[in-house]
Amino acid sequence: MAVPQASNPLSAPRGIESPRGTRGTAGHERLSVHLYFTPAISPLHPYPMFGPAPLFVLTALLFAFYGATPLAAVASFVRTVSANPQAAELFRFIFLGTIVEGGRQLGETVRKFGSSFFVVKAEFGTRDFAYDWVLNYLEHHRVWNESSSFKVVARNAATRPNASSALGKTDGHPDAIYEPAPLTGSWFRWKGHYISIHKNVAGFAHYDTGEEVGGTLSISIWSRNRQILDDFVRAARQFYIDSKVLPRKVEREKEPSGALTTATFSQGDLSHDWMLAYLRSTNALRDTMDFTISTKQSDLGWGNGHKDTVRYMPAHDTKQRFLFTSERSGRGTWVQVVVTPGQRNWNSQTPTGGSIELILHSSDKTVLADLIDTAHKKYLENGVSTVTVHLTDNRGEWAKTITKSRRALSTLILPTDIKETIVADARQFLESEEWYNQAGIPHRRGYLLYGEPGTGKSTTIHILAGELGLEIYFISLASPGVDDYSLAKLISDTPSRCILLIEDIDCAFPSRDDEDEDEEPVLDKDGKPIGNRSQTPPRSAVTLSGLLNVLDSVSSEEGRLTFATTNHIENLDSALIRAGRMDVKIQYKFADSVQIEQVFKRFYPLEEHANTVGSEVGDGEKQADGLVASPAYSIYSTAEANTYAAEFARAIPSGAFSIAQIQGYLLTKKRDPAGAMEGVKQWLKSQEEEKHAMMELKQKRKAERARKLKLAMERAETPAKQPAPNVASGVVAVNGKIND
Ligand SMILES: Nc1ncnc2c1ncn2[C@@H]1O[C@H](COP(=O)(O)OP(=O)(O)OP(=O)(O)O)[C@@H](O)[C@H]1O
Repeated sequence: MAVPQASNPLSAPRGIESPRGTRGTAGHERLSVHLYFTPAISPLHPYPMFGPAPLFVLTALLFAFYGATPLAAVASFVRTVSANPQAAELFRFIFLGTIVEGGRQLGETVRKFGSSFFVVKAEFGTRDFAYDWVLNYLEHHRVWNESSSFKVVARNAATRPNASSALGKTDGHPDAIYEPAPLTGSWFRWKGHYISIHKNVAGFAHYDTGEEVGGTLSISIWSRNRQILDDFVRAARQFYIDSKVLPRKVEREKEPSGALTTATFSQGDLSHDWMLAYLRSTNALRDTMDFTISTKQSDLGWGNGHKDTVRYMPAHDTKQRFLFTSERSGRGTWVQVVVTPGQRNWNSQTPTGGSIELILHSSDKTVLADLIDTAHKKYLENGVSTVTVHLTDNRGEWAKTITKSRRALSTLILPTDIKETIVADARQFLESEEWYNQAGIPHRRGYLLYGEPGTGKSTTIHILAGELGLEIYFISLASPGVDDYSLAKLISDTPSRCILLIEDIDCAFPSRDDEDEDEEPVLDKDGKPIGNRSQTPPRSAVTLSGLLNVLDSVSSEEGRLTFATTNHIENLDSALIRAGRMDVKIQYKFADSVQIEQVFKRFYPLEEHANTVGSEVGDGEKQADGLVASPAYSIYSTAEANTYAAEFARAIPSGAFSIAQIQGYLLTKKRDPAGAMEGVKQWLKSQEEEKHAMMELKQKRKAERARKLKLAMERAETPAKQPAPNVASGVVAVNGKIND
């Protein structure tokens, strides 16, 4: 197994190099911690030069035995001792012992005196940045070379400098890391000075992380010059910054050093989406070792391609760290990220309450601003090939974002010049904010797209959003939870410069959805129609005044394009569609022969045409609705293609079918233009039959409704004679109004 060079002193060259950490580092502020040198508490032990106890004992014995003057006592003692060989031996032993011990203590005192006089000491505690700088610096310079006692660990190899690349080279097993065993003293020379290191035993491995906590590392520089310590710590700090060492995991509440900047992005806010896009695009979370697996494409995570079904996401609280390099300053800053996925709301099935928490290893706030800026740009860049649509939940809040592939303008089939006119109009509006301000006109523009279903109203808005690089904020007035209040709130929560799409705008008005246009109204005895649309309750909780307020509100004046779509313009109140609220009105009709021809050509493109279309907006657009999904057809020439298309257009009556219907038919004949031609008669016949069946159904419903209304009317006229209204049938007459 390969042992990483940086961490294995056994394979390292001997000798200490001078630090290399000072190259090109000007302007680095990543860890803007100021260095404070506090005097270490080192109690001075007042050792005497000689051990006094033995001498006192000896003198006391002399007096006790001989009781004379000291000199006489000594002489008499010497006499006694020399007369007795055993006593002489004992005396020599005590005397020599006293001299040896005295010498040892003298040496120790001199050493301590020297070391306090000639040595500068410093202590570094674990979980402090200064400790990280120095440890990393010493590890890099392999100062434990001379050591003979190691602690070998593999456990947190992955969190060590260059760990991911080192691990990548191996067979998946961790590498061994050599650390000096506690209390081992190592020496090295740094810039001509001797430095000794001691790693103290006081630390313990953290229960969860295995990280060492509470330990200390002390260095002694053999010099009286404090400046050397200062230089050493600065060099270690600069080296740490330059070598971009993966920093240890930090906890925001336990890091009061002021060296970190923290930021939280909450789900539901746009900035959360930007940050998500950034994290996704930069693979910032790839080094995670703790996964949650998801099959939801919308989830943060990665697979092996954008169509992957299995996605790998970092599990909650894995504290991933990535290096962010600011484009503006070129500086690299480590960022720790914790992604908390939101809980899925059981009702709306949209995730809420999630967040992204960032801890930047910098006290410089501009780094955070740069990161947000970069994330925003990334988000917009992603939008070049996609269109982002924001949706509401059933509590009337922006809750979900989906991205759709962008579609090329050429795939929108409308009568001559209409689409170009819409795009040009919208573009000009966005560019003329100043003009609007000067003219004192609110900078907003409303478009009403109305007409038959399936004729391209929604498609137009989708394509326009892609052309203009705007996001769509989609509100359906028929959605539960959307009322006057939530509508106002939803709109005030949208950014300026976006497309606000209000679908089914007619829902706010009494509907005649289930009536035929040519249906004869049922009349009462005075000849007035009963149960007409003015008496049918609207399908939305939004009122006309609520809608008008929202359209006129100040928050709609910020370069917003409001699009409203309806199949029933006749149901709309004229106040709503007057100029100033709906400035441009575009009618969508069933396809004419020119459009039918174009649909056919788009469905079965010739080779050269297919290539042009494909290159317009990239791969994403090829998937759009099958319109350009078919491969190129070299089986027919341009002339043949035109003939086929024209024949197809002749076969289908103009103004009778929507493009959605024609497209639906052609989808059954994918890659088979000849089959599409052959089958068209049969398809028309089936459409006719379907229409017929629908008509019959409507007739039946109409007759049933007429019968009920008449019955209700008769009961209302002669209440006493008639039985009570049939509640079960759902028909109730209240104040002359009929609620069905
Ligand atoms: N004019 C068109 N050009 C290109 N594609 C069209 C056009 N009209 C309809 N389609 C196709 O038909 C499908 C439905 O179109 P779309 O949703 O835009 O219709 P709509 O008018 O908004 O319908 P509705 O009123 O029911 O919401 C889309 O998949 C689209 O590709």
